[in-house]
Amino acid sequence: MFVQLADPLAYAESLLQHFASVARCTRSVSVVDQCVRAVAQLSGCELSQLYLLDATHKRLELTAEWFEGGVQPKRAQGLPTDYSGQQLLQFALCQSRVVSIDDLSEGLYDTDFLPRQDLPWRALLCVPLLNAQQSVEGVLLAVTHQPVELLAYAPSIGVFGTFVWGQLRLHQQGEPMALPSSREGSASGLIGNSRVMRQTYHLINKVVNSPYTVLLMGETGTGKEIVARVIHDRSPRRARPFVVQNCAALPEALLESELFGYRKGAFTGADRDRAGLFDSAHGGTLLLDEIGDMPLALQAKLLRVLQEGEIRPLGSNVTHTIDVRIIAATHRDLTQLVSQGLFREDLYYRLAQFPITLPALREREGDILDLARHFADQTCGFLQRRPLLWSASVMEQLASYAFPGNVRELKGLVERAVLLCEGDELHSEHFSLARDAPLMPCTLNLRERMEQVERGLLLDCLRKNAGNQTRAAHELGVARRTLLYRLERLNISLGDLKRTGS
Ligand SMILES: Nc1ncnc2c1ncn2[C@@H]1O[C@H](COP(=O)(O)OP(=O)(O)OP(=O)(O)O)[C@@H](O)[C@H]1O
Repeated sequence: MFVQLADPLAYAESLLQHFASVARCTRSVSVVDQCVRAVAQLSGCELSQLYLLDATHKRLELTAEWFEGGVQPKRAQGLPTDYSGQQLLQFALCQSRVVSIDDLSEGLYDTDFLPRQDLPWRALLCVPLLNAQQSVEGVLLAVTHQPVELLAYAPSIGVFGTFVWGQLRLHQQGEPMALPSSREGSASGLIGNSRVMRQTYHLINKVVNSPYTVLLMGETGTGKEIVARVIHDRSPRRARPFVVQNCAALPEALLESELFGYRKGAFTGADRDRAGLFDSAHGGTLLLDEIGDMPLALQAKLLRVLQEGEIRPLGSNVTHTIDVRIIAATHRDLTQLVSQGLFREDLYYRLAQFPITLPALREREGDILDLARHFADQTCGFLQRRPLLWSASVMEQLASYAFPGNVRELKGLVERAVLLCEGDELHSEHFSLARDAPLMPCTLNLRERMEQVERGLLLDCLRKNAGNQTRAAHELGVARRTLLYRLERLNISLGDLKRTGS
């Protein structure tokens, strides 16, 4: 690891001291500051940067920077969302490979992410920051004005980065979650700084390090799934799987076999043992989405799992222990379902050990525009175009729109607007909120509208495959019986296929 360095012994001693300094840090902010200081000093570079991916792994944020002999205050602007313009960083992240460039002036490298200086930046080393499971969590950079070779530092900086990441996670377990700033989003991946969202962050902070079962409630599209991910990513279970199952998406028997798994011969077609999602999520978190749609018989089985921590796969006489944190989510009023006899009261109380209700977007004063800008920047990043400006009229229009479909609806509207916009500025005509309204009769709620979309999609796919359900299921990546179930649920017959196909 040190053989190619000029003075390996002195370097190893210095490296050890930096390990010890990071280990002595008592807060995560000191860990990242210490990290960039160490990388700059070890490599002899004037600049060192630490970029970390957020919980959604879509946004890369400048977390710490060492420059001009000291740790810099965090720059207001991080990288554009999805960092697609930054090929150097993207390559290191996506390929999990070290990038070492001895002379930046010899290529057409985009180095917008480096601070501007009169003296040009010449050599750069970019090392992926890996966690203990060797997955990429960010990148560490060392950059200098001298045209020198920095590659020899990569192995030791890589090991140091993994140690830093481990320390960071340890500290974050005991620290409150950073509240998202209104403009940039945050390492949590959640955008919004309204009072109601700050209350939500407070609740998330309280529950992340506990083993409590969480019940996420809120209208469709308010962010229940993304919050569940944040809870998992911030919990001590973060290194283990996060598994999601939508309880409304499958018929009862299929849902049961998905969750509990089965033994060979348990039913026709069970030609081998198969582990269920409780097993897949062992050590981690299982999100049971649309829990209000879980059939009553399965609710009883879930209650047993929660009480006893054991499951019995279909066709097996033997139970085994599982260690899974359950997060349940629903847009439905579970207490009402309980009173109608459609949801077990005992399960409700067991799930609602720690309830969190996500506010509707119309209740999040000030968040609409922050979210809109965030989604626009994200989309521009994906489309590899420059960030767009916002006209005052469209901002006014968005801020006063009710968004029955909440954040998901806003996201869809913004993504469409960015695609429609050919200039530099988004205007009302790109959103056509008013013109959309008659297309969405207010008698239909979002779920019904989404079912309309799904109906169209399934019909398209069936038509493309000349009505062949096996091929359509294959194309959609679902089992044939799942497709048949969805067709039945949406009341689609082959007659519909002919009618819409004409
Ligand atoms: N606070 C937020 N910041 C950034 N993105 C968000 C936020 N809330 C929601 N989103 C985005 O909005 C979309 C919908 O969110 P999500 O799927 O989590 O909603 P949901 O409440 O689970 O919806 P459903 O009830 O239909 O399952 C996703 O693309 C998600 O990433």
